[in-house]
This record gives sequence, C-alpha cells and structure tokens, in this order.
Amino acid sequence: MNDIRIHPAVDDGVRAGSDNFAGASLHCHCIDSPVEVTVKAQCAHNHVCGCTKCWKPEGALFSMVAVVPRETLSVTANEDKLEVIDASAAIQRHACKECGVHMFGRIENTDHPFHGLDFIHTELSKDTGWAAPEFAAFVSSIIESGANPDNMDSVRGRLRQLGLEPYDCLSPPLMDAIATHTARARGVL
Ligand SMILES: N[C@@H](CCC(=O)N[C@@H](CSCO)C(=O)NCC(=O)O)C(=O)O
Ligand SMILES: [Zn+2]
Ligand SMILES: [Zn+2]
Repeated sequence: MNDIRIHPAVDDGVRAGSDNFAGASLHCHCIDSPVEVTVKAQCAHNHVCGCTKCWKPEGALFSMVAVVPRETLSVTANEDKLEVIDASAAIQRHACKECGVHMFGRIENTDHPFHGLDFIHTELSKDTGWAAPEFAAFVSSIIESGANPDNMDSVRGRLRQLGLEPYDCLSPPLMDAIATHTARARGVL
C-alpha cells in the first residue's frame, strides 16, 4: 500500500505547520519572472483533493489545496502571466500561461457558500509554516482522471495510513456548512 503516491508533500508523512505562522509568498514554476502571490494569513481546511479541476504537480494523484481570506491575498509579481482557466467554474482558477501552475482560485459568485475565500496550493511556497492537510476530498474523482478503479481500496488505505480520512466530497464539517448556507438561502433555517 505504501507504493501508492498521493502527493509529494504527504507521501513521506504529513508535516505539521507552525502555530504562529502568518502567511508567506507563493511562486509559479517559471524560472524567469515567476508569478508571485503574497498571502498574509495562515491557511485553513488544507486538504488533498482528487477532483479533476484542481492543479496537481507532475505525477501526483491528488492536489493539495487550502483556503485563505480573499483580502489577505495579492499578486505581487508578473500578474500579466495569469489567466482564468474556466470562467464558468464556481472556483475561478488563475493560472500561469507559461507553466500552467494555478496560483489562486477565486469565487466571484456572492451566493456561493465559500465566497470570500481564495484557494491556494501551499506547496508553491518554500515556507514550511502552512497548516497541514487534514483530510482527502473527492477521492472517487481520481477515476475521472484515469486512475484504476480496482486500486481504490489501496488508495483509501494509504490515505488513512497518512491520517487523511478519505471522503468523496468535502469533509463533513464543510459539507454541513454548505448545507447550512443552502438552508438559510431557502429560508428553512
Ligand atoms: N467529480 C468532479 C468534482 C469537482 C468538484 O466538485 N470539485 C470541488 C472541490 S475543488 C477543491 O476542494 C469544487 O468545489 N468544485 C468547484 C469548482 O472546481 O469550480 C471533478 O472531479 O471534476
Ligand atoms: Zn509560471
Ligand atoms: Zn478539487
């Protein structure tokens, strides 16, 4: 089961972040003039994601993605290299045109439960203070990217071994938050 590679940041064990960490800068993979994004907050809900939309480093089965308050994030270099991958998606992912790395995902729909939060890939920072991933989301979705359906027990077993409980959507607290937002929007709560 150990030969299942989830993501480079977790394959050798999940590393805890630092308590008094207040953010750092992220860079894309360009050697020349990399895009720089500066975040002035610790991230929250860091998780590995199996969905087909999140950016994954070469060869990784999962992405690793977290959220920060939108107002704590700014593009501080080479913003002209960024483009939105899919303007129709709930999360508008701003990626570098040259290296393809996603620098941040932003939700512009003010009715979306996670409006106000930006999605970032903390591995793009050389700083190790970022909060560690806490769970695995959209695990079954890796099959949509071509993962072998017969391997799913091993994948879920490896995730549990790493302390990353596997879910086929988001974690229960986040799913409850989405449902609460929806119930309030419908006036039933
Ligand atoms: N099976 C689909 C699932 C895609 C999906 O719903 N992704 C989630 C989580 S991404 C971060 O955890 C989501 O919020 N999507 C909204 C969006 O990406 O715009 C697939 O794999 O494509
Ligand atoms: Zn780049
Ligand atoms: Zn995802």
